Amino acid sequence: MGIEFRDVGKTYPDGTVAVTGFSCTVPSHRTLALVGTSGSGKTTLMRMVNRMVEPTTGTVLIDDRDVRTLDKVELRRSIGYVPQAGGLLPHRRVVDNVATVPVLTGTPKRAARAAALELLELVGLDPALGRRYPAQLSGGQQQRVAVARALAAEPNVLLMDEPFGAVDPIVRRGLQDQLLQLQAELGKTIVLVTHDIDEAFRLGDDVVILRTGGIVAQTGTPKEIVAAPADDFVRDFIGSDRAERALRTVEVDGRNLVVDGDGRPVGVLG
Ligand SMILES: Nc1ncnc2c1ncn2[C@@H]1O[C@H](COP(=O)(O)OP(=O)(O)OP(=O)(O)O)[C@@H](O)[C@H]1O
Repeated sequence: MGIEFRDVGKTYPDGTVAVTGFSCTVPSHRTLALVGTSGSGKTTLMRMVNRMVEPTTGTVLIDDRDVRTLDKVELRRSIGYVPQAGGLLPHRRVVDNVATVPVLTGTPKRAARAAALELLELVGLDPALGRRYPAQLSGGQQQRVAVARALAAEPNVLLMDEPFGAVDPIVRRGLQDQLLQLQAELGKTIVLVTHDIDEAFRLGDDVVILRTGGIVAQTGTPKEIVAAPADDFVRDFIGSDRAERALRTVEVDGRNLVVDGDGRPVGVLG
């Protein structure tokens, strides 16, 4: 059960080879983070799951069913999708953005709106914000709305494409925490694309590091990858200084300060 990429490849019509012979399984209720440099085929791979991209070779299966045998529109509606930079509809109120898919699939408007307000709360927003338009929210709030919208159809599978890429590091951290909390509660099967290795290690149960051409440099849990980088590419990618970034404590004015390898303070102990 879960999502299986079985030897998939994608060559775009112009001849660009985005992915070659990629195989990987995402067990149900787990998060797979696809990470790599720009153009390494992350988005292409993720979009194969909801058939926004059709692979030129190989098969993608969800719960052992080949996605090609499933109706495209139904498949897309049944999978939560958080695009880069939210993708909210600017002329619809926040609540209606969240309720869009349930209304399309036949939920009465009132019920869909009521559920949407609950979802806003679930992602840490004041439901009163539901009356606003997306442009009247901060970037971080918009991303939370995008997550709420993706959850609205009660999908088992969530696809997230650089979901927190457009917000500043502190807001980003808050959104990551929220996602971890949500995931502990909801247990979705998640494929997340990011170019940020720290985000991949934080959110991914498993991480795939990709090179150009969608070639796997290494797959493993964050611990496995940090403990034994497969080669210099991975070592560089995860930050060859990671080991030296190990935290230590120093005493300043009687308080124990936690600093990283460069002596930058990262927090205070107890
Ligand atoms: N529709 C398309 N037609 C032709 N080439 C494409 C198309 N979409 C993507 N590509 C190419 O396929 C390769 C992989 O693209 P993809 O968007 O999957 O990479 P990515 O790792 O998600 O990159 P980024 O981090 O920049 O979003 C790139 O070389 C890209 O230019």
